[in-house]
Amino acid sequence: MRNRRKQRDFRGSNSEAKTKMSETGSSWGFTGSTMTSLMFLWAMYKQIFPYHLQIHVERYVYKLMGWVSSYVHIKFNEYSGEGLEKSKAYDSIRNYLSTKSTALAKRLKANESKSSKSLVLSLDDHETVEDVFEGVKVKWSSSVTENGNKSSMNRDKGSVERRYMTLSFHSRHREMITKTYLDHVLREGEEIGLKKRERKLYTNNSINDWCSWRSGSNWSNVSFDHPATFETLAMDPEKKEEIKKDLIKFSNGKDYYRKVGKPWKRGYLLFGPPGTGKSTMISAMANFLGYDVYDLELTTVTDNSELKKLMLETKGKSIVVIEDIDCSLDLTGQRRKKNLEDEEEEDIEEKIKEAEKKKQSKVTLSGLLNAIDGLWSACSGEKIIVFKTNFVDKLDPALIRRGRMDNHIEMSYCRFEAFKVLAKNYLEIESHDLYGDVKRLLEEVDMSPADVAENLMPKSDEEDAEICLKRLVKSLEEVKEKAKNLAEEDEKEARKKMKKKAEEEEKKTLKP
Ligand SMILES: Nc1ncnc2c1ncn2[C@@H]1O[C@H](COP(=O)(O)OP(=O)(O)OP(=O)(O)O)[C@@H](O)[C@H]1O
Ligand SMILES: [Mg+2]
Repeated sequence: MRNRRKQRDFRGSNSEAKTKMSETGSSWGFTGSTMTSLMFLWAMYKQIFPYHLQIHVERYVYKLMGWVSSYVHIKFNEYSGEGLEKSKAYDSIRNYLSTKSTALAKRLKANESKSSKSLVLSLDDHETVEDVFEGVKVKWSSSVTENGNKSSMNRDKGSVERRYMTLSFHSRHREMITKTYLDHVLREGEEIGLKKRERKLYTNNSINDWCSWRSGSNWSNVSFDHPATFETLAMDPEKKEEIKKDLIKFSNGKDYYRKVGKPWKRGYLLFGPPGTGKSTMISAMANFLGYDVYDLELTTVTDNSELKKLMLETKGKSIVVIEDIDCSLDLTGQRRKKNLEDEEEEDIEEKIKEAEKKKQSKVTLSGLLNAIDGLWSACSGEKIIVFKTNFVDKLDPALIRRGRMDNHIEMSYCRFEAFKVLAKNYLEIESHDLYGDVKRLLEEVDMSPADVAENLMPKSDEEDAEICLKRLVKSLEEVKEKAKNLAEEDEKEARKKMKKKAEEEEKKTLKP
């Protein structure tokens, strides 16, 4: 046991020696055999001297080195403070260096990470890589020591490992490195980390849900792996390009939003009939920007303060989706009541059921407005808020005014341009003799992209593009016929009503 510990101590001190010697040695200009001898002496010293004496000796050695050397070293520990909290700066530096190391370092370490979608390559322990920034050369070394610091316990191995990165540079560049370069490294590293991370789809738990108790969070998540992209989204190409440009401008707009004094967030209102691609659009947006998605089910939120908590828990680089906002809550206030009085035909039973559902939640219109653009809604970085509805007219104008919902996007029935995208996705064709018929029919008939897609999807290996297109044409003709019959019936009904009204008026005038 003692032997094993001694062996581990030696390994630890030897590896530490390697790093420290290579850090200081290279900055002093030592090379080759001098370095090897120094490293040997250091390892011997580590073996012979008791640990508490080493600490004193090292303190004075470092002081001495500081007076003589013209190099500055900055150390970044993997764990910050005494706790087990991982340092964000260390992670950012590791991410930043992963791009440099893959190209330059000879020894890399491949890690499988739960929070990342692919293998993460990073600088191996006791390896060094150079970086050049604004013409200044700096050196990063990655080190690991094994000693008595319990804060970074590596539980799997049962050993105590302490990792850190050291940045070394000439003291004449101190100002630039500490002010500009480090800022650049941390920013870029964070950006790389966000891009590499596995994206999540979050849904809110009810406050009484056991999931909330267990995880201590009001959101539960699964990994987000929806395949929709703007390329596969069927809609008017010009509109699509506009949306893409808008999203790019938003995601690059950190400085702009700060300059104009606006929180870095943008509201989108997606409206249109069922099956026109609203959910698909949200997934495409999330994939395009690399954002997480928070799917907020308002009916399970008990009150405004719970809504506030949920919104506070959302992270940056995310899309918060509020689905079917027209059905979720009675957010239409007095204005709607007035309209209801005017409505002649009203399905009362349906309305009562809807009201019962809404009563379970006490979230109010002002609570929701506060959640979208209250003071605290600007926390935790860039965010897109999407309202999704089938009935835009039902919503209170205050909820969807510009500035709150900045971009209103109508997802409409499938027209020829959108059809061409679907045909390319589902049948891998760009033209066909039947395209003429499809074009004519889509101008006359309202069919959702979901229905068009269903007709285009081959149902067996024997079905080719022609069979699928014929099925679509047939289906469109049927819808056209149905619509024609409905219109005729409506016309008959209207004529009947008019005739009845005329007869009643005639009776009135005939009465003495
Ligand atoms: N514009 C579109 N482009 C590509 N596929 C679409 C489009 N619209 C619908 N689809 C297809 O139809 C399915 C249903 O669409 P989606 O769920 O996006 O509609 P929705 O507008 O959200 O409907 P709802 O209002 O009922 O929620 C999708 O899985 C997708 O395959
Ligand atoms: Mg949907």
